[in-house]
Amino acid sequence: MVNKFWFEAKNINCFKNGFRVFKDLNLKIAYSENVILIGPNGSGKSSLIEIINRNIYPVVASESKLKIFNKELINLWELRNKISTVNNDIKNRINPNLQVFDLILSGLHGRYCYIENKSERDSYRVERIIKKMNISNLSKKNFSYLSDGEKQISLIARALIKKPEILILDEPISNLDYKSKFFVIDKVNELSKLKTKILCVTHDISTITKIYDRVIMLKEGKIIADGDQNKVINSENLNKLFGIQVEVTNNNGVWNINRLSK
Ligand SMILES: Nc1ncnc2c1ncn2[C@@H]1O[C@H](COP(=O)(O)OP(=O)(O)OP(=O)(O)O)[C@@H](O)[C@H]1O
Repeated sequence: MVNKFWFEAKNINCFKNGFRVFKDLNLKIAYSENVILIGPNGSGKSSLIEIINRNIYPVVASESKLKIFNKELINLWELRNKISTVNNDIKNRINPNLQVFDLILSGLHGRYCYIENKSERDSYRVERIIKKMNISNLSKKNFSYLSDGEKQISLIARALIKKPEILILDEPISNLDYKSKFFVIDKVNELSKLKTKILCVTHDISTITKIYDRVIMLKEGKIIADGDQNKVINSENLNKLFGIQVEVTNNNGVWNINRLSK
């Protein structure tokens, strides 16, 4: 039988410097779903990405199991080809004079710098992703000239150039002004046309759009709600998640949170 899940964690426990980040975490993510993982600061979102990317490992125990792409031990090269992660630290690693075209191309080589002697095939692949994402206007611009939203989209294009199975977006709209935020949200929504599935990690409810099939709420390393966004997103769950009294509304597919009282 074909395995439906690319990520399977059964009763995993994970520590960072003696601090227990996850206690008996159970989570499966299917190849067919775009998923949002939402939680407050310190809930374990980044740690889960680190587990997926094999930067940290859960405790080995007979009753626990971790499989990524159906493998308990996955070759890192294979993993890096199947999963691309975009986080906010990457921006600081890029040569400000690198043009967006070359930045995207560097993703084919797992680098963040100008690639000498690029092949015609590589350039063709870059042109295709630029066209698909409708960002030809950015192609010749230096990375440092871009708005933060445009930087984010260029990094997403770079992450997609190798056609990964999974794209992990770590806080894609944090620190963006409204215009940039909506620019990024709209572009990410367009990615639902691609074969690549998205796992997006956020603490901002407005990141959740209709392309996401499943919302997972994480608090203090535990999943407190998991399911379809219309079932899971409600004032009760958000009160629990963020520990504040809020009212949640949805206007034409855009989720909003209003604080009720101190
Ligand atoms: N290196 C570390 N040593 C000890 N504890 C850590 C370490 N890194 C993270 N933690 C703790 O693990 C918990 C989960 O942290 P993590 O960074 O995964 O949360 P997060 O949801 O990504 O938070 P944020 O939204 O602020 O980035 C937090 O309580 C944090 O204090």
